[in-house]
Amino acid sequence: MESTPESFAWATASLIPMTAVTPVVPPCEPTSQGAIIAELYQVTKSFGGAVPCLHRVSLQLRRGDFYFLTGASGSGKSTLLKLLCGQLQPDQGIVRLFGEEVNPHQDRRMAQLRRRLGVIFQDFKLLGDRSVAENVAFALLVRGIPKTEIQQRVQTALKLVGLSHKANAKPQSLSGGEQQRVSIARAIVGSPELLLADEPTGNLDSQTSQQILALLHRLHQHGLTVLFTTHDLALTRLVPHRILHLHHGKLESLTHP
Ligand SMILES: Nc1ncnc2c1ncn2[C@@H]1O[C@H](COP(=O)(O)OP(=O)(O)OP(=O)(O)O)[C@@H](O)[C@H]1O
Repeated sequence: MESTPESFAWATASLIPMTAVTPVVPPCEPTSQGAIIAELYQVTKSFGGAVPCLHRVSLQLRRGDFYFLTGASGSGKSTLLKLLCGQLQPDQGIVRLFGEEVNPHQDRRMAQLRRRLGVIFQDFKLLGDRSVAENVAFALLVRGIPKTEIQQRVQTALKLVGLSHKANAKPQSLSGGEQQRVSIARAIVGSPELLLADEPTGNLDSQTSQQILALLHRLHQHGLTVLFTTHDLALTRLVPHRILHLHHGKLESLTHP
């Protein structure tokens, strides 16, 4: 059953200010005791090289938490996210999402699980021939949600990212930061339980990156669980969240310096 926009606290949050975040003082907040909603257990993934991309990686994401996933370019951050959303299958180990084992070969089951996810990408992946509102509405249209509900959800999502006034614009007329905010609206419009953000600031300047981080941090404060990958350690110092660090195929947990 589809949830209504009102079913998630963050979906009714007041308008999020598009300001840069102020650096915080360590230490990290303790992680919540929320239920585990995503899990890797002893996962190994290799692409045929001498060293596996991921080697016996175990990880648990709890509902309501915000996680940074850091690591150098090529350390396997995107691979880990693709395993979580079933785009890739592990060579060994188990991936679970919302308590169910992820199996990329089970198309219908995976489609249902993916509806509970929001995903944003470094390169936005917006449809250039559609308006901002149509881009945000797209995933809901293919689910067969009634038009009036789609309109309401799109309006709410665009308001949350501060882009109501750009609803009829085409993506190419927007700045990089605005395009990323459209892709965030698209990711949250279906009221996901977990947001996977794959280098969402990788193509943005420092100030715009901070604005995007501030936006995702605010969504988290209103209840959204977020996994945010970045190779920019400076960003992780701005908000006090747990850092998971990939190094030589292994996962390490870091604290703020
Ligand atoms: N489909 C694939 N086929 C072969 N090799 C792959 C494939 N996908 C990823 N790799 C390799 O796995 C390693 C990890 O890639 P991945 O994209 O996960 O890294 P990343 O940490 O996200 O990097 P970046 O920060 O540059 O995006 C890289 O060496 C990459 O070349």
